[in-house]
Amino acid sequence: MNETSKDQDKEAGENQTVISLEGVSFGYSPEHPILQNITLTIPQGQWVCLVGPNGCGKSTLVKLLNALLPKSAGEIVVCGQKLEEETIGYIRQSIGMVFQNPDNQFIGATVEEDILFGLEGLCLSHAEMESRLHSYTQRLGIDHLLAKHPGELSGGQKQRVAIASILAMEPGIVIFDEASSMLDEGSRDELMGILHDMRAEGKYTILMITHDADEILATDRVLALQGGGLVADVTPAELFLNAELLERCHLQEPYAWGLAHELQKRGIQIDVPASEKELIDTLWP
Ligand SMILES: Nc1ncnc2c1ncn2[C@@H]1O[C@H](COP(=O)(O)OP(=O)(O)OP(=O)(O)O)[C@@H](O)[C@H]1O
Repeated sequence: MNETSKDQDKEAGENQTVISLEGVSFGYSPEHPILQNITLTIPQGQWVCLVGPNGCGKSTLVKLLNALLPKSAGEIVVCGQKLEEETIGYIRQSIGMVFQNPDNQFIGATVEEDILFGLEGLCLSHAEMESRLHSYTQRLGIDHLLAKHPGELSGGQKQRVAIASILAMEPGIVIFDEASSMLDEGSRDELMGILHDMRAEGKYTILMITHDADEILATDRVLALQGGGLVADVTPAELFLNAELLERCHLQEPYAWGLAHELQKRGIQIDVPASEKELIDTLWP
């Protein structure tokens, strides 16, 4: 394949819808609907974040996508397959999920066992399993930890193992449900580095639930949930310029934005930066 047709394929792939919800509703009990009539589409390759106040149904929504919870109404299509009894297996293979607490994600007694356990369900050859084990642990910088027991790892290392286990299964969609919230600042930065690399690779669609303004700023698109419905579908910049929406979602503006606004008030001419790094690069000279 020549470069041009590869580029065209990549472009076509990027526009393809990989998640589609049409009129989706759900309640843990019929008297208390949590999500009502949610309609949205997400194209391949996009890094989307889902925001909203505590308890608005963000985790519930992502659990509907792979039938960890059963929708009560509407239609869900993932990677071209309508979510039904017969397609649950395929859809679960297409979506990987990384949760908040890395301790709850371990199944194996060692890092190696944990990653191989996930691969065993995929009917791969022994050689392919070994190859994926080594390639993804190297990529995430945890290949020296293969023989370690989960209890011997730091929070950040555990979260890397959880991500390696998911990526080794090669899903097209990866969901991070407040995956950084229990990590220290260094491990959070490392996690964001992994997410940036994943986006640059282009083969993943990322859906991230977060309350962190700096994390939101890194994404391509923000979906805001409130009161059971989708109340905004905006860029991160549009979100942070909308004081009313920030209030409704219980979010604050990113640190770099707050600082830039304070500097502007004091007469220093400075554009609102896209990241803390951009702010530092602007101020440094
Ligand atoms: N298993 C359950 N049974 C009954 N109610 C539940 C269950 N899980 C969640 N809920 C309720 O459903 C609502 C939505 O919960 P969910 O965890 O989806 O919210 P969230 O937006 O992800 O919240 P947070 O930002 O605090 O993580 C909440 O009111 C919660 O108490």
